[in-house]
Amino acid sequence: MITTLDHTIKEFIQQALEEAKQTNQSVIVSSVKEVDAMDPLHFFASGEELSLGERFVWSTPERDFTMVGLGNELVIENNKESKQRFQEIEKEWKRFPKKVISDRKNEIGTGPLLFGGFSFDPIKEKSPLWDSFAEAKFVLPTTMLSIVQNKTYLTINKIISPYDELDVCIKHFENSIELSHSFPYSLDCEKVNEFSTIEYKTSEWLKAVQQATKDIQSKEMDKVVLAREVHLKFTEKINSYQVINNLLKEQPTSYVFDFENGNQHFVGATPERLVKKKNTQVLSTCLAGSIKRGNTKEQDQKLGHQLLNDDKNLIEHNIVVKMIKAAIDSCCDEVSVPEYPTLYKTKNIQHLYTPVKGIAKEGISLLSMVERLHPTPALGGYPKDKAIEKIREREPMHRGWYAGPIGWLDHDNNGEFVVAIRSGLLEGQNAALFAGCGIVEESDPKSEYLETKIKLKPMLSALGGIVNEDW
Ligand SMILES: C=C(O[C@H]1C=CC=C(C(=O)O)[C@@H]1O)C(=O)O
Ligand SMILES: [Mg+2]
Repeated sequence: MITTLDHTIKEFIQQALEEAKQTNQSVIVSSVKEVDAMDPLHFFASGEELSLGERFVWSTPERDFTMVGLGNELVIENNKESKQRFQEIEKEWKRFPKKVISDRKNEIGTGPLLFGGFSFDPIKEKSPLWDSFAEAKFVLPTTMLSIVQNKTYLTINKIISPYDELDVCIKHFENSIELSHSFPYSLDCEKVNEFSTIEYKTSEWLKAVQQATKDIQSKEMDKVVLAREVHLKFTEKINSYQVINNLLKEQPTSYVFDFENGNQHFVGATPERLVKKKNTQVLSTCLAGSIKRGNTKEQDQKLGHQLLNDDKNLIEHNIVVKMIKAAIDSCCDEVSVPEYPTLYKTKNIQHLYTPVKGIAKEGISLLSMVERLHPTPALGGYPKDKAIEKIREREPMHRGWYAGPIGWLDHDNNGEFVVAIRSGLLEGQNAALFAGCGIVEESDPKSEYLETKIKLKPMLSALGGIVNEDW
């Protein structure tokens, strides 16, 4: 197929190039077109060879917004500490003028947007596993497929610099359209992939949990979240397409994400929204406190009822509500929080859930909200600084991007970030999976350990590992 751009787009590109030359400043040009329905994972797989480790996937729990990015037209990253890493991403993104040509009204989730994430703790010394992940990294995709409420859009982005030539710019758009129509792969979805487990420092983790309960009893802090990691080695190379496909099918009430970074995929199915901003509407979520799912409907309801009335889990949850409400109060008006939590169920686990809503104050950006919220006590603890310090000192692993914010933002300050839990880092035949638990005064190390096992199940199952009760 040979693609030639229509006259309007060519003129648009020419104008953008002239503007870049006049202002001596690069411009992001984005063309958006509604296209025929396309399977987003076929689009993902089509980029395997040409996108060279530069792809991402994002899907909301309702699956009413899915996007797949191929190729990095722009990378914005930094290794700054604390607040600065959020501000630097925002500053760099704002630096570029953006010009959008669209055959539809500008649909949120199409056009120029950044996808990426942050590590949990930029101060903790790096580990070899996470070596190639910056403390903050965002990409503007070259080509992006967005499925918004059953409509499919193709976005093509190009940074046009003052030194670019018109022909080359036009070719970029034509080539990207052509590539997005080629699906040379047969996608088999064989599920079973045998693995051996290397449990990682379990006894150290159990000791850390016990020590944490003592710190809490002696009033050093109220809560801390401690995580552990499990390493798996599979007999076959892990197929990221299959893993994402399985997560999308098996975890219908969770966000599904994949950030491909060279040879590694950071993948997960998280139920935990950090913050969503659509125009001025803001929604954050408190999700903490857990119990397993029942085998029958009656048993499941009984367990849910038990969770809603369990003091230990309510303490774990309420600490999160208090902190998130304070953070949202600091940047929003009309903040509303229901008085009692309800249940949020995923395939393997049920959680206590409280939504926090507000209207963004003038001039407050999405990334400044992410910065205020991260880490919530569902992943860090309370008080925040004390808990992070304890995690840094006692947790026998390096979190990398696990439990950090991951998500997207556009040029109008809309977007959404989730907390990257129920996740794993995949490379070749290896997978590192992560899971943590909120530790409060009454925590029992053995039950917390069992809770991490339940939280590891979604990834384990998506990887094709056999999941049974004793795992
Ligand atoms: C830290 C994790 O879960 C958090 C989110 C929901 C419930 C949690 C809990 O009940 O302990 C955790 O705070 C994880 O899944 O790795
Ligand atoms: Mg818990």
